[in-house]
Amino acid sequence: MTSPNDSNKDTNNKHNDTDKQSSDKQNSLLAGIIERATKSGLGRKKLNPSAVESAVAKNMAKIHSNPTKLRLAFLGGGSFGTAMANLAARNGCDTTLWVRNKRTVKAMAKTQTNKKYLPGHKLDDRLKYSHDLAAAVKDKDIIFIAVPGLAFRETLKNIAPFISGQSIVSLTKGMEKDTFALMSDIIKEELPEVNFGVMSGPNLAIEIMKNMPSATVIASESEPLRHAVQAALHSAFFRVFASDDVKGVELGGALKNIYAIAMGMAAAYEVGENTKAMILTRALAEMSRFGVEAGANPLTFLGLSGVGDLYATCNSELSRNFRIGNMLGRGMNIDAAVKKLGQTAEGVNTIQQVHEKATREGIYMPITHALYAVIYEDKAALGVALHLMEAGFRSDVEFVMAHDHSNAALTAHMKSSASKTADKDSDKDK
Ligand SMILES: NC(=O)C1=CN([C@@H]2O[C@H](COP(=O)(O)OP(=O)(O)OC[C@H]3O[C@@H](n4cnc5c(N)ncnc54)[C@H](O)[C@@H]3O)[C@@H](O)[C@H]2O)C=CC1
Ligand SMILES: O=C(CO)COP(=O)(O)O
Repeated sequence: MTSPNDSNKDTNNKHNDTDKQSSDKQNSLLAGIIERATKSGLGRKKLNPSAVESAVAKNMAKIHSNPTKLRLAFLGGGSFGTAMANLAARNGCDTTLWVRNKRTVKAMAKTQTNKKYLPGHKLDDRLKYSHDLAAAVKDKDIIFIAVPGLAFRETLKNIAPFISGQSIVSLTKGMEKDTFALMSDIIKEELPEVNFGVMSGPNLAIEIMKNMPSATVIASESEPLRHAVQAALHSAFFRVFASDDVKGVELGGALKNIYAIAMGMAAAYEVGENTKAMILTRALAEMSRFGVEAGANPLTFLGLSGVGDLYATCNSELSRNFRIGNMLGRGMNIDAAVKKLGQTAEGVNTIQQVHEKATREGIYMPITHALYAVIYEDKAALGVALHLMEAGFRSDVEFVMAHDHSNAALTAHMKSSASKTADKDSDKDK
């Protein structure tokens, strides 16, 4: 017979085993980062691996002992939904990843990997997988949605019957086809009562899986939701900043995909660093101009979801949008490039949406229009690029000095110098 004390001992032993497993997991999380730092020479003098390991493990343990165990669903079994669900499960949240393909769910549960999108990366063994949408979203605190923008409304319609107080967070960085709706607009239309937020930042999924330190932004008007998302996802490798500018954060994530395509194309033409810097900075000007027209705060574009994500995707072949641009620059047409990629590249649709909206509303977006002309009107890239360079006199940061004023003043100055020169010349002729 076992005494109550024996059963306590058993429970304690189980706890100790779980604690040990959990601490082994934390230590192995650090292996990659320490190995990289040591290899690169960073660790040779300054890095004391065991001190770093124990400091980070302490930080992780703090989160693991969080008494409020959030119940979370992540919808979308692509690279980003999987990477984020994995972070939450690792933080000790009760986490279910919903994937629409039944066979994929079975394979993921068996192998604890996402073989198609994140091959070779073992997922946390506490992560649960489901093909049953109702079961995945019922009784959850937060539902994170990471399906492509084109499938976002359909996904909301499908979960609508099971919503009873859950909050929704969009991880999607796209726009709806033909409506120009952002994901937050679609949430407001389909589920007007729901508490919602959007998360966006420089978050290449594969780097997150490798525990490379990263940061993101949760934007919501709801402070409790911002805090809950921070608690759910924050870790020693992933920092979650907050914002209440939902439009600005969301537009940063959607618009930067356009410029990642432009930079991928520029890389194929082997442009110089000055050119890359010019494209990146003028892209930021376009993004914030468009954002202001949509009601966003231009300063948001200086944060992680603006310049941060622009930098990450415009400089890396890990970005699918960058890769699309690169293939276009090497002569492939858009359909062939999308087919070859075989993954989501939101920028392909976003270029069309933003081109149309900016044309309709008279918003000055020269890089977007130029890309549209190359991709969809079959214009020669070199001619379009040269035309861009002739686009007249503009101010650098229009929120510091407005374009109209500088244009008008410069044009008047140029005209008056030209006419003075012409007058002098004609005097000489007399
Ligand atoms: N991969 C990344 O590094 C990041 C991606 N994102 C954003 O996350 C969103 C999702 O992208 P990824 O996960 O990268 O895409 P992905 O191309 O890796 O996978 C897309 C997933 O969505 C699923 N899907 C497609 N249509 C669906 C539908 N109608 N219903 C349910 N599931 C459907 C596919 O089966 C697939 O599992 C995009 O908006 C992307 O911009 C955001 C940050 C980083
Ligand atoms: O948004 C991303 C990283 O922040 C991912 O970019 P891609 O969709 O271009 O791969």
